[in-house]
Amino acid sequence: MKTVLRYVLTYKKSAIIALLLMGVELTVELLQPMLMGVIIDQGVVEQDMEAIMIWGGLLLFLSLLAFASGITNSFFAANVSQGVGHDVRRDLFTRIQSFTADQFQRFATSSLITRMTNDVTQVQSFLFMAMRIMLRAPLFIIGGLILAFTVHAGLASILLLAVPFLFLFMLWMMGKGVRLFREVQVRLDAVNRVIRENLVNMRLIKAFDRGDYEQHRFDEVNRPLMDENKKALRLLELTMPAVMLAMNIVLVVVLWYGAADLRVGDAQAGQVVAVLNYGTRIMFSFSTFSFLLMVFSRGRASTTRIAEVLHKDAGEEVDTYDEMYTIKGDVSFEDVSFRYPGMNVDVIKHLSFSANAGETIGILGETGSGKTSLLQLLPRLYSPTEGQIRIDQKDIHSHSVPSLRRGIGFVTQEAHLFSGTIADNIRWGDEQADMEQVKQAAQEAHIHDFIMSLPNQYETNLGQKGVNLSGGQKQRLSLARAMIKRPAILLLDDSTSALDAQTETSVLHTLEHLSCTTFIVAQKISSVQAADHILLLQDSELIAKGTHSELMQHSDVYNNIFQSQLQREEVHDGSI
Ligand SMILES: Nc1ncnc2c1ncn2[C@@H]1O[C@H](COP(=O)(O)OP(=O)(O)OP(=O)(O)O)[C@@H](O)[C@H]1O
Repeated sequence: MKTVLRYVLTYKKSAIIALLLMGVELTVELLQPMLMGVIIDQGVVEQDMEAIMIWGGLLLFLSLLAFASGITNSFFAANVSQGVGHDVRRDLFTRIQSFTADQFQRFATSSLITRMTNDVTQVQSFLFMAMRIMLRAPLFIIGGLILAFTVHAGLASILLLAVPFLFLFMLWMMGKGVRLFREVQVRLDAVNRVIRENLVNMRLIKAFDRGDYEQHRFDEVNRPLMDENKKALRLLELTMPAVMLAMNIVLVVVLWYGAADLRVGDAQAGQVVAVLNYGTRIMFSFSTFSFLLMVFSRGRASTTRIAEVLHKDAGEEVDTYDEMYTIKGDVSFEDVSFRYPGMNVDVIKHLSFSANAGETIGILGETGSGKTSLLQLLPRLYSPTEGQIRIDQKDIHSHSVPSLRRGIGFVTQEAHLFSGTIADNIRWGDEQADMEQVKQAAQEAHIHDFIMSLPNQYETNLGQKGVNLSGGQKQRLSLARAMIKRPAILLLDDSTSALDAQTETSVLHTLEHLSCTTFIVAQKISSVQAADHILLLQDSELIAKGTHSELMQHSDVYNNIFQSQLQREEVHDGSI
């Protein structure tokens, strides 16, 4: 809860006004039974019309005041809860942007989405209720008891006997509620995960005709959500009748003793009515409490989940370098080993090589040999477990992450595009770029002609309600996005795999003329044949390095790969 309260401080003015207005409503509520008692005793019993008019007028005025306060309170409470919701969502988003790869692995994407949406909504409802009625219920119980005592101590002490039991019962329910609602949110994560996977992979599911299987998988997460929700609600449904029963018994006892006191003259009718009125309202406050309990339990569970994301790890790497350095592109790996956090095997073992700025490095190797992992070390998505990576002769950790990443262009294995126009997607690499630069990057990635063939050309919308691109078109658009950055180091992770041979040759030819240090991860030797250095990986180790002709002379493995790929191409071309 501390996390949320910190956010409320930003809106403390609105929060204080809301609480003060709630105080006005509470005061009126507390005075009403007393005034009614006075009207009965001084007006009705004494048949004094003037007293009825005066006290009745005051009661009406106070009721109107409470009504106006209630409306204004809602306005300020909404201001605080919506403001806090906005700020929490903003900070969660910012925090997630700065997540390390390790932290991403710790939280499932679906869980992060639930935390940013549903959990924030729960906190908003809780805050709104807190400022609207939450404090009113317990304060009314306390204030109501005190005033009932001033009216008639004997009858009020009957009320007092029941209240501590009900309070303890409520506290116990609250503890149980928080646990149950936390479980509900976890189940909601699972439902969101399956929905997300289904929406993303809809075509695959249809192609494999796995609709029934996925339906079954969805039912398997949807049912536990319902069950868990029912369990939590059942607990809360039990609260209201339990409270009602307890308080009704108390009211009967008050009536019993009240009637006896009336008979012997120890109490006036107005006093009995006032204490009964306080008793009824205290009971109502307890039942309101049971509803608030649900909101509080959910809010509390959600706050914990939000705090987990916002919380900064003690051992987290904090960048202390503020200066922006423009990277030139010299790269060297010195005996670098790397394993993923929490794993016990190295996926890169004692790797050493160096390349000068502007050179091209081809990386070949069987699947799972560590090619992608190697590329990810350069923008510091991960850090080496052993050894040292140097950029421009300086340890990679002595460059600030922003200056490092500003100087690196990355085309990932899977081409990801964003909703928006084609121009937006290319400009995503450099938001300052003008239309000429966008077009130039598209030309370098050999996608310009295709874009010009579309009816809306660069303003064509992608994704939902827009066009869908082929795998090769997506790859080239991702390439243009990386190129527009004019990076000093360009990382291409199997980024030409979906291109036809002719287009790939044209793209590779363009890359040769770029002045950046280019890392090309590829499956085919032909994609890296012209590289200044070729690294051949096997089982996480560098087994050979050199130019194409050097490797042809010295590496049997390279030779074998070359021969087998050559044969495959010949069969493909129909030459044998
Ligand atoms: N996030 C991760 N956490 C743990 N292990 C991982 C992670 N990503 C990859 N690995 C493991 O690291 C090893 C190297 O993976 P990597 O993706 O670098 O291989 P690759 O050579 O790029 O393969 P491919 O050619 O199939 O893309 C694999 O055994 C893989 O299972």
